[in-house]
Amino acid sequence: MSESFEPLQNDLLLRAARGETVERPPMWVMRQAGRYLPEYHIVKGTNDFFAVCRDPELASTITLQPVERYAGLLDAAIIFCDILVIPQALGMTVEMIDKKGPHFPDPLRVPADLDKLRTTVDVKEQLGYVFDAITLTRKKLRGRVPLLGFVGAPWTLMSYMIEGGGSKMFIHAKTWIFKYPEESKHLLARITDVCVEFLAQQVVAGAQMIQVFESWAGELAPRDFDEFSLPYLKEIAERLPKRLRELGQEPVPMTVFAKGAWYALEKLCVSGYQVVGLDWTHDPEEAYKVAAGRVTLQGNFDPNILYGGRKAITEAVERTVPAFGNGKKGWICNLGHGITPFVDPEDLKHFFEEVHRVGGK
Ligand SMILES: Cc1c2[nH]c(c1CCC(=O)O)Cc1[nH]c(c(CCC(=O)O)c1C)Cc1[nH]c(c(CCC(=O)O)c1C)Cc1[nH]c(c(C)c1CCC(=O)O)C2
Repeated sequence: MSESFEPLQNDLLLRAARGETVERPPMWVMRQAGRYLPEYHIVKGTNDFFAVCRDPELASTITLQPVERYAGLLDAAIIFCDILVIPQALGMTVEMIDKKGPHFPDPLRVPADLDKLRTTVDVKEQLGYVFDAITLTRKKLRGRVPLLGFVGAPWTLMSYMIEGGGSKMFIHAKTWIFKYPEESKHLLARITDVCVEFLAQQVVAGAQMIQVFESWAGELAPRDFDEFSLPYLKEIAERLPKRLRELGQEPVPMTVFAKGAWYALEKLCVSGYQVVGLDWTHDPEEAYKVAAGRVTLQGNFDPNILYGGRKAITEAVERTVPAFGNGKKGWICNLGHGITPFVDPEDLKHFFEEVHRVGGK
């Protein structure tokens, strides 16, 4: 399939992910295709969020929006989709409610609810629209920048499936891990299987690198992270390259982003991923020391720096780039979490320009 794609003109991201020395740091931003862009609202219109994800033409158009707006500044595209398509593939109903976020009308509340899930998931059948969107996006990109695929990590997905949406207290998900640890692990294992196949098929469709989002790692105590998150993150890193070889594909660089798991940085550095994403609670210099060249780090500007005005953005860039080895090795520039809806796209442009100025051409 990949022979039908044009050659990559900008492989900075892939080289940095492999730990090579680069002329300047590659950069992209989590949630770069989204609500802060006026052109996103124009294309999305009144369409349902998941209907847009399921429409390869719309999803690819939105994926390309930041690449086009920030041409020459942005070094990656990330496919427009959502982590919650896996619970859908497992048979759950997920709605995206405007200005509120995801909602599961029928969450898993007790282990007997596991019977509501599909026992076998035909990933190609259930999530084929994602693969079509990826292939179409690769064509439309014409090699300008690499395309990232992604997946939600098992603990984060399990939490959504049990809580039924976003949560502040995690009462239900925590009830599961503490009261029903074995059933929790059974669910995590089932989600992991789907994650591996979903990522593999994304690569077959044209994704050139992948990221695993463990957005709710920070809700777990370190020992619970070791039991309910890390083993499944590691399993994905171990199984994906094997599955890709089975499918006749070369392995691609893999990023793990375990938000809030600052306590686990050392363990994440040896978890099988080439890139470890950092949220903004890490000190860049300390993290760079811990990584010690074993992995490339990604991050970690506070997304809210983009509300601080041009001067604050410049100062943050001037402070951060030197802390990550001057951006020449072992660093992918990104925010420490997704960009938020009220950012002025021109302020993000200033951020990118400053990283170019400080990080070198
Ligand atoms: C936890 C999570 C979700 N989705 C995702 C995560 C992991 C990253 C993180 O920790 O933020 C991942 C995600 N969601 C979206 C992408 C697309 C690619 C990108 O530009 O990064 C990616 C990578 C689009 C989206 N996913 C969503 C939107 C907004 C939809 C809209 O209202 O138009 C977009 C552009 C909706 C969504 N999806 C989710 C929530 C909580 C929400 C609502 C609140 C919010 O937007 O922050 C679940």
